[in-house]
Amino acid sequence: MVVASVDNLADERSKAQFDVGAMKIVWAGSKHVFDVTDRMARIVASDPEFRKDNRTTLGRKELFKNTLRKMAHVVKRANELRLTEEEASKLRFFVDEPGYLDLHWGMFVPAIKGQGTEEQQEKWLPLASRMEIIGCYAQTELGHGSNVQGLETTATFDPKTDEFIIHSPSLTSYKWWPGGLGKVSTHVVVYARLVSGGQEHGIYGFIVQLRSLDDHTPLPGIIIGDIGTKFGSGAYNTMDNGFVCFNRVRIPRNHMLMRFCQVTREGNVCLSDVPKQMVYGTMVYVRQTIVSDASWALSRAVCIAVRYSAIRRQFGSQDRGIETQVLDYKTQQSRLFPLLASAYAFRFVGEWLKWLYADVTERLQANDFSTLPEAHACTAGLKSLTTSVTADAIEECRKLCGGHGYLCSSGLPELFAVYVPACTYEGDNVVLLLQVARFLVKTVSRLAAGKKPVGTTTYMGNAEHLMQCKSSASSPEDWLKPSVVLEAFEARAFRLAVACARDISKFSTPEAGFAELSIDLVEAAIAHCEVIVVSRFIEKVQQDIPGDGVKEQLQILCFIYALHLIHKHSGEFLSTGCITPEQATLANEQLRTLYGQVRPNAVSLVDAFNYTDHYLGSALGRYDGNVYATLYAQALRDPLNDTVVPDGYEEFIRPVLKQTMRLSRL
Ligand SMILES: CCCCCCCC/C=C\CCCCCCCCCCCCCCCC(=O)SCCNC(=O)CCNC(=O)[C@H](O)C(C)(C)COP(=O)(O)OP(=O)(O)OC[C@H]1O[C@@H](n2cnc3c(N)ncnc32)[C@H](O)[C@@H]1OP(=O)(O)O
Ligand SMILES: Cc1cc2nc3c(=O)[nH]c(=O)nc-3n(C[C@H](O)[C@H](O)[C@H](O)COP(=O)(O)OP(=O)(O)OC[C@H]3O[C@@H](n4cnc5c(N)ncnc54)[C@H](O)[C@@H]3O)c2cc1C
Repeated sequence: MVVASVDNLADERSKAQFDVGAMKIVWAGSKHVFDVTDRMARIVASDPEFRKDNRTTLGRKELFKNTLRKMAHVVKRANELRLTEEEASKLRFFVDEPGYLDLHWGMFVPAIKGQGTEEQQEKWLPLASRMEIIGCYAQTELGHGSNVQGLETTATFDPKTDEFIIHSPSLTSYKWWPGGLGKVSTHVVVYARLVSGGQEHGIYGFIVQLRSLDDHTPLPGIIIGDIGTKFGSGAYNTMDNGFVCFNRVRIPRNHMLMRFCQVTREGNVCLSDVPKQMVYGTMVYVRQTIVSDASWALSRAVCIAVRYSAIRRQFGSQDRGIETQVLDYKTQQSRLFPLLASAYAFRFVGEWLKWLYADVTERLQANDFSTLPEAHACTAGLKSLTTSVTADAIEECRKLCGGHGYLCSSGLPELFAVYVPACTYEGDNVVLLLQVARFLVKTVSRLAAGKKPVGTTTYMGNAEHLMQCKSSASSPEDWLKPSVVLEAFEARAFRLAVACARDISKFSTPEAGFAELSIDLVEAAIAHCEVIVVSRFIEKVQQDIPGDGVKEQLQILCFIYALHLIHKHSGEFLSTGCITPEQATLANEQLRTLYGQVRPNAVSLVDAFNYTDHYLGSALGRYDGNVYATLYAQALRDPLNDTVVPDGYEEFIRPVLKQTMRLSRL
C-alpha cells in the first residue's frame, strides 16, 4: 500500500531551486569520490548478507556473531571485487556497524605506520594488510583513560634474554575498552611504561601477540575477555570491547615500536630528536577521521528528520481538510535547519582537516615539527565540537520526529546509541577542549612577546582591532556580509581567550589558574573552534561552485550556521561587547528569513547526501516517503507479533485475570 504521503516528497523535490546532482558532487568532495561512494553504497544495499533491519532484536551473542559474519563478508567481497583501499573502506563504512575491522585498519595499522621503524613496518604491515593477523589498540586501562601519562602497565627490559616483560601490576592497570580486543584480535599495540635499567622512560607502544594463530586460545600469561554489554540495543554491542591482564608476558625487544625511541641490546634508551608527543600520533590521525564521520552521522539523522517533517502533518486545517506539514512550522525549522546547516559545515571542515593532517604529516616527515601543536589543537578541538553537536543533534532529530522517532524502526535510537560514545572515545570532549585552551593561552602570551600567530590563530594577530571593534551591522542584511559575521566570531573568541590568559596570571601559579578557570577556558576553546568552522564554510562558499543554484543554497546554509551560533551564544557575544542587543535582534530577524529560503529546498538538500534506504535504516526517512505503510509492516515483523496470544499468557496473564474475576465476585 502506498499512501498519499509519498506525493509529499515528490512535490517537495519539484520545488528545489538548485541542481541536486551538482550538490551531490559538492557533498562527496569530487566526482570520483561520489562515484566510488555511490557504487559501494549500492553494493552493500543490494547484498542480503548486509541486512541490518533485525539488529535491535538480536541478543548479544547472536548480534556479535552476525557482525563477525558481516566483517568476513566485507573481506571476501573486497578480495573478490579487487577493491582498492578507498573502495574497501567505503564498502565497510556502509555496512554500518562497529566491528573489529575499524580498529585493525583504523588504529593498529596506523600505529605501526606512525611509530614503527622501517624494518618493523616491513615486517608487520604485510601481515596486517593480508589480515594474517588481526590487531587492535590498547591504551586505556580500568583506572586511567584520559591521563595517558598515568598508565600503569609496564614494559620492563630484561637484558639477559633481550626481551620486554609486559606486566599489569594491579587491577586498575588492566587494559579496558579496546575494540576488537575482547574476542577477535590476535595482536595488539599495547601502551606501557618503558622501564630499563631500573628507570622509567615514558609511555610507548609494544606489539604483543594475544592469541594462538592455530586455535585462537589466549597465549600463556594473558587473561582476556569482553567488558560487557554497552548502552542501547544493537548499537555498539556488535563490538567486542575488551579487557586484558598481562602476567609477565615476554616479547622480543624488537616488538617495541622504536621509531621515536630505541632500546639497545644493552638496555640503553636512545631518544630520537623529535617531540615526545609523536607517540600520540595515532590519536591525532583518528580524531581527524572522527570529524569527517560526524558529518555523516549528523546528515543521516537530519535526512530522516527533514523527510519525515515533510510527510508528517498536524493541525492547521479547517473542516478536517489537509493539515500543515510540520516542516512548515517555524519552530520546527528553527530546530532542524541549523542542524542541516551544521551537517554541511562539518562536512567542509572535515575535508579541510584532512588537508591539514596531510600537510602536517608531510612536514613531520621532513623533520619540521612547527605545526604539530596546531594540528593537535585543531584535531582535538574539532573532534570535540563536532561530536558533541552531532550527539545532541541526533537526539533533537528524534524529538523532531515526535513519537515515531522513539521507535527503533525510525533508525534514530540506534544511531544515537552507536554515536554518543564518540564524545568519549579518542579523548573525552572536555579534556580535549582543555588542550585547545592550553594552546590558545600560549598563543595569547606569545602575542604579548611579539610573536606572530599562524594558521588558524592568524586572526589573533589583529589583536588591537579585535579587542576594540564594534560590529557595524545595522540591518538584517548586514548579517549576510562575511566580513561582519567573521569579525564578530573572531572578536568573541579572542576576547574570551585574552580574558582567560589575563585571569590566569592573577593566580599564584599558571597551573592553579588553569584549574580554577577551566570552565571559562572550555568556552574560549569552543569559541575558537567555531571560528575555524565558520571561516572554513565562508571560504568554501566564496569559491567557484558549479551547478545551478548550488552556491546560493550553500551561502544560505553558511549564514544559518553562523547566525544560529550567534543566537545560541548571544550571552557571550553580548557580554564581550562584540555585538549589541539590537544587533542580536537583527541577526535573528535574518535567521528567520533564511529559514524561509531553505524551506522549499530542504528535502533536496538532504537528497544531496545520496543515502540509500539501507544506510538510513529508517521507516521515517525512506526516499519514497512511504512512512506509514513501512511503520506498520515493521511493527508486524516485531518478534512480539509472532503469535497473536503472547508467550506467557497461561503463566502470567490468565492467573491475574482469574484473580481479578474472583475479587470482583466478592
Ligand atoms: C584483505 C583486504 C581486506 C580489506 C578490508 C578493508 C576494510 C577496511 C575497513 C576499515 C577501514 C576503517 C577505517 C576506519 C577509520 C578510523 C576509524 C576509527 C574507529 C574509531 C573507533 C573508536 C576508537 C576509539 C579508540 C580510543 O579511544 S583509543 C584511546 C584514546 N585515548 C585518548 O584519547 C586519551 C586522551 N588523552 C590524551 O590524549 C592525553 O593524555 C592528553 C589529555 C592530551 C594529555 O597529555 P599529557 O599528559 O602529555 O599532558 P599535557 O601536559 O597536557 O601535554 C603535554 C604537551 O603535549 C601536547 N600534546 C598532547 N597531546 C598531543 C598530541 N596528540 N599531539 C601533539 N601534541 C600533543 C600538549 O599540547 C602539551 O604541549 P605543550 O606545548 O603545551 O607542553
Ligand atoms: C565505545 C568506546 C570505544 C573505545 N575504544 C577504545 C580503544 O579501542 N582503545 C583504547 O585504548 N581505548 C578505547 N576507549 C576508551 C576511551 O578512549 C576512554 O574512555 C576515553 O579516552 C576517556 O577516558 P576515561 O574513560 O578515562 O574518562 P575519564 O577521564 O575518567 O573521564 C570522566 C570524567 O572526568 C572528566 N575529566 C577527566 N579529566 C579531567 C580534567 N583534567 N579536567 C576536567 N575534567 C576531567 C571528563 O570530562 C569526564 O567527564 C573506548 C571507549 C569507548 C566508550
